[in-house]
Amino acid sequence: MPDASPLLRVEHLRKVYASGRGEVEAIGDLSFTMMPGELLCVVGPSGCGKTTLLKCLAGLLRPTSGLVKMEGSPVTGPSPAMAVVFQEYGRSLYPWLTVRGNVELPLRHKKLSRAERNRRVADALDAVGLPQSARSHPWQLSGGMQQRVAIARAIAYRPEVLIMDEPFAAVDAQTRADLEDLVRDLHLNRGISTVFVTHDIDESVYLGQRVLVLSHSPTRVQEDLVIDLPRERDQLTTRALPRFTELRTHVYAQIQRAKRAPASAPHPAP
Ligand SMILES: Nc1ncnc2c1ncn2[C@@H]1O[C@H](COP(=O)(O)OP(=O)(O)OP(=O)(O)O)[C@@H](O)[C@H]1O
Repeated sequence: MPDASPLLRVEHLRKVYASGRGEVEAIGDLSFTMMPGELLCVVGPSGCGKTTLLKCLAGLLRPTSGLVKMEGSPVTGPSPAMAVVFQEYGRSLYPWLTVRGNVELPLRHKKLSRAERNRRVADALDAVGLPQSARSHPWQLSGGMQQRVAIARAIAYRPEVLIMDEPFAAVDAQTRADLEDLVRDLHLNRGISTVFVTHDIDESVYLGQRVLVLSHSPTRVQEDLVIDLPRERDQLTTRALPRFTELRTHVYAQIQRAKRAPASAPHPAP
């Protein structure tokens, strides 16, 4: 019997920032669950609270009210069960460390033997297609390769949930397509549970098993859409499917609605 308990449960999450200009209610009332092994994409209008949500998920930000639960336990601080990959790969890697050193760094906080650390680093670099680059420094690599190193560092840590915040926004289109396929591959072949935030509607539909469309700020779930595309996807045939076009058109329309009004009953799924 597969495990039917959610891995991640977000219950009535609300986040209000206190700023010099008064209070900013970034997240209004947000609830959703994620099952183990899922790849969940999050999209929404610009400034709707996506990064705020991710920071609350990862325990980097304390919600004003509501709860994030990881395997049933409330997340109350930076969670060792989660690894985050940000857009700014340039700033997230240490230039004075080799690729190997960067990937190994967080493992030093785990009680692992040197042999196990070596094994995990080699395995992670293999998974992202960079087994030959272990001794290079980040600045010797292209932007796309640097982002692969950041992903390798996250998966070497073996998090319960991989959180990605617009990770491919700063790379060119071809590199982006390759990195999207890497995320699909990690999901299919390693069962890594992933929350992937993106501005790109096509990317959310191509990658996700589900797409969570957020309303404008103070954000709520505008729609929780199941992406019923084939499990095996590729950039050419999947994006050419009529169903792909239907789904991306639907998500686009939902975001347009989300920009105009607070969360309302979604249009029926296409
Ligand atoms: N530290 C802060 N103090 C005050 N307000 C903040 C703070 N961080 C974010 N906000 C506000 O909260 C709202 C949501 O911001 P957030 O960065 O989470 O949105 P986002 O969807 O990730 O944005 P983007 O689409 O630009 O990536 C915005 O109105 C933003 O101005």
